[in-house]
Amino acid sequence: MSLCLVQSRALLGLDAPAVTVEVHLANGLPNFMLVGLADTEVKEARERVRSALLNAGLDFPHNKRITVNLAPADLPKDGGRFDLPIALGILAASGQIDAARLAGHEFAGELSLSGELRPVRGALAVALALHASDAQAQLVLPPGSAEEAALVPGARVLRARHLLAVVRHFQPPSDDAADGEGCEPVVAATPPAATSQHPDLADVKGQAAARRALEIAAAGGHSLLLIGPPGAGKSMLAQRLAGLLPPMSVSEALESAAVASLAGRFALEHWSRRPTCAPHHSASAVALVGGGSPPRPGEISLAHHGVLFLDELPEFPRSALEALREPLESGRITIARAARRSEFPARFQLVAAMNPCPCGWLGSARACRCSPDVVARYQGRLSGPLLDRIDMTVEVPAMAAAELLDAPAGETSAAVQARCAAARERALQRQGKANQALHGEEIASHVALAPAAGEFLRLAAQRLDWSARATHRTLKVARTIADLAASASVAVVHVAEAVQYRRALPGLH
Ligand SMILES: Nc1ncnc2c1ncn2[C@@H]1O[C@H](COP(=O)(O)OP(=O)(O)OP(=O)(O)O)[C@@H](O)[C@H]1O
Repeated sequence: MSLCLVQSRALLGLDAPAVTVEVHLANGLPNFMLVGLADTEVKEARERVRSALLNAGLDFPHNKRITVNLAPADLPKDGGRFDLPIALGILAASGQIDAARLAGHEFAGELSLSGELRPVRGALAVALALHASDAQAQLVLPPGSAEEAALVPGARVLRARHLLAVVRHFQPPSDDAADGEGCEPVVAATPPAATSQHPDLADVKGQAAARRALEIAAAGGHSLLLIGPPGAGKSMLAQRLAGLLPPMSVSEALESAAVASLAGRFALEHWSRRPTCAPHHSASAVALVGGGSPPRPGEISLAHHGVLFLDELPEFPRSALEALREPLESGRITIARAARRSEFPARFQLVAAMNPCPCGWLGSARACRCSPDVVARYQGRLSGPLLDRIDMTVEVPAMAAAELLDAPAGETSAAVQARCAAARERALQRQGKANQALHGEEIASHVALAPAAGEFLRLAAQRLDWSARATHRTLKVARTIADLAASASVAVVHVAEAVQYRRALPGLH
């Protein structure tokens, strides 16, 4: 047969659309052509495939005109993932393997010049897409990628270390099976039990107000800004938020792992552990929200179902902070390119920390050296719309040495997490989602505001000149406080505490 079709998949955001690798061998001037919107890395597949076939002792059809088409042609394709399907297409079209036996399989893998198979990024996204499409195909993947893909329930995965292993697997039944290793089925890996590797809240002494805010944020999924002088323990608190969040469901763990796999950062020991991403403030907007060509996920997507910690918030480039506005509302980020739009999930919980002024001591016992102008300019780096999207702001005061040394160890993360999980469960029972995710009408129907509490909130919103968003966000925080207190309705005391968390930055009253 001189025409052969092999199935594979491209990556488009977290999606993995099907790609058919069509290989045609014809008589004519010897040539090896690759068409179908392939980028440079894919075009280099020609050289890798040629060398891999020859070094593996297989025949490369030198005297043929080889045309490889990656269909659909308008789908951008990147990376070395098509090396294996192209090589198999050539082998099948030249009769060295049984083309009919390739049906029902999908392939991805980069070839080394000796024919070894190297892992490809996004194997989990491929397995998830296959699972979602209800296709029954078996995946043939290199080591590393195969174990990732096998995490998807019901995935049928074969692991191949070398091109020859795949060739042995698909040789015509009549041929004498050559000796050596073939493809090995990968049994669905049992991921290690999610052990909490997060630092414990017991290490944080004192700071009762900030600990309480952290607990509310964890229970309801609210975004939190910690403000305080240097060394007050803001980073310590932020690093402990992920350890207070409820355990991940299987679908959350799969989504989070799939994004990490797209960025080539997945490791089995991170399975089902809520990620904390803490990009440095010198990070660009692209590093933070994703982008590039082909588009890759940024830190906000790598923090999907976990925590995004932005320390020294005002030091981040304005463009990077403004780019957070859309995902903070929608939980997704769309990266538009001329050819295609890629969408990545980004349902992260934001925790940010900042000093109140450049010297850091405004409002604390030590004298602040900053003029009002300098303070205003520093705090002005955070735009109103961004601050409006932060649900809770809490001050973390400096601790006196005596207080720090004498304070007993704080409550453990496990104890606080149990309360957060119970409150989250109440919200899920009531409305099927965390309080932070409530929108529009849902807020009115699920918050169950007592009449006096409604009056209190109206007054506070009017006096403090809040936007509609700020009022709604305060209501959602009040709902979480009521959930933590196991109260069916939201009372004045819950609203009053929530109002406390929506105050202006210090020094700008
Ligand atoms: N409440 C606390 N309990 C125990 N240790 C603390 C506490 N606060 C601060 N520390 C100690 O101080 C160190 C610095 O804390 P951390 O880095 O969290 O401060 P920070 O507020 O983030 O400072 P910066 O604004 O400079 O980033 C910690 O590593 C810890 O040793």
